[in-house]
Amino acid sequence: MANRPVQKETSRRPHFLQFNNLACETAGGKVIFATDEWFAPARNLLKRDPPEFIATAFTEYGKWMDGWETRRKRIPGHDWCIIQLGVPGIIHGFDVDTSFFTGNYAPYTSIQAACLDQMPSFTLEGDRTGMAASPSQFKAVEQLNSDSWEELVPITKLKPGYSESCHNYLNVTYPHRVTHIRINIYPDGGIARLKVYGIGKKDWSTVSSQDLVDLVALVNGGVCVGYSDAHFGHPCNMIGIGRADNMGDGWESARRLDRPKVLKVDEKGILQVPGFEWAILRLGHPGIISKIEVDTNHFKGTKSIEYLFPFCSIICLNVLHLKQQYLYVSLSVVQCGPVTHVRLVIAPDGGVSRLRLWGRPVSNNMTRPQQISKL
Ligand SMILES: NC(=O)NC(NC(N)=O)C(=O)[O-]
Repeated sequence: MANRPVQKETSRRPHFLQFNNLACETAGGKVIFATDEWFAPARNLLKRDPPEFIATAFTEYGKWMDGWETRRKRIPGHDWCIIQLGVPGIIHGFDVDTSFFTGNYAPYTSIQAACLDQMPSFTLEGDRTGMAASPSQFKAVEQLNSDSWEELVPITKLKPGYSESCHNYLNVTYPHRVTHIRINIYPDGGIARLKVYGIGKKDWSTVSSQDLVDLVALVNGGVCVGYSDAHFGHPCNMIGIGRADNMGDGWESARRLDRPKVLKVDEKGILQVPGFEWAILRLGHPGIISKIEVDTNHFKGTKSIEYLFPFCSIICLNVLHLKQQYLYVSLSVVQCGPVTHVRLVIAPDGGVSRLRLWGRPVSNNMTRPQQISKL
């Protein structure tokens, strides 16, 4: 049988990359155990920023590397570490990124997962360069029986971290909630970043229909399911935890080439623009939204105008002008039926740091689309 033609890297981007990184440090991900961290600590795996290489940087243990790197193993066994997800959920795929690890990359990996009832009490703190797990740490981790956790990825060959080929995308079909993963590397070596793409899964049975919750929050199972442009920042950043540290942690589109020199709003308050950018977000649970917060923190040179349309019904907010360079608005919403998705439109383009949809959850059978009146 003839070999299939090799696809270019760009056409091989898997669908799961649109989901949230449940293990990211900014989502609360933590490394709780690592067999060895001689050259570089395992916590680097969870950094939000892209990996760097500084040719002149060395530590007292060897070449400084921006990732997790263990020493060359001269004894039987392999290295592994355990990561506690910041947001427990359903995993759809991994990116094992070996950026800049070339002669020292981990040649094989496998990944296991578990849903633990109780969070382990131990964790790794501080810079652990030059360290290995102590006998007491091995003893504590033994209780988790992690070697028999469910295997999500069998032993798989990795590519070294030369430019574009550094992403090792691994698809997962596993419909159960996960709180912890164990990544094994065979026999040793380095990985720059581990991204765990998935959707948060909250236990909604503990939330009353009277509780006001941010229905689209990453921690509550919100997810971005489509967008028009994510040139500088992905829309999924808008549902992240807390306020953003900088512009990189928000949704930012490129400047539209058809953007008007002057924005005009007609007498009905409708914005007159040739084009706009949009993102569709699915709520973690269907609900009735009563308050919307749009936070444009850090987007100072990217003035934008926002208005929102729920996917199934229409909530028409007054067009909102950003007159200041910094904005944190709360918008009250016209009463409407339950919604499952929203579409955020920014016109003509620009950036939004956070989007919060405060509302009350409703049961799934109450979510037929409803037509509602405009504000
Ligand atoms: N130049 C290297 O990267 N050497 C070693 N790694 C580090 N980080 O020094 C190695 O070969 O394992």
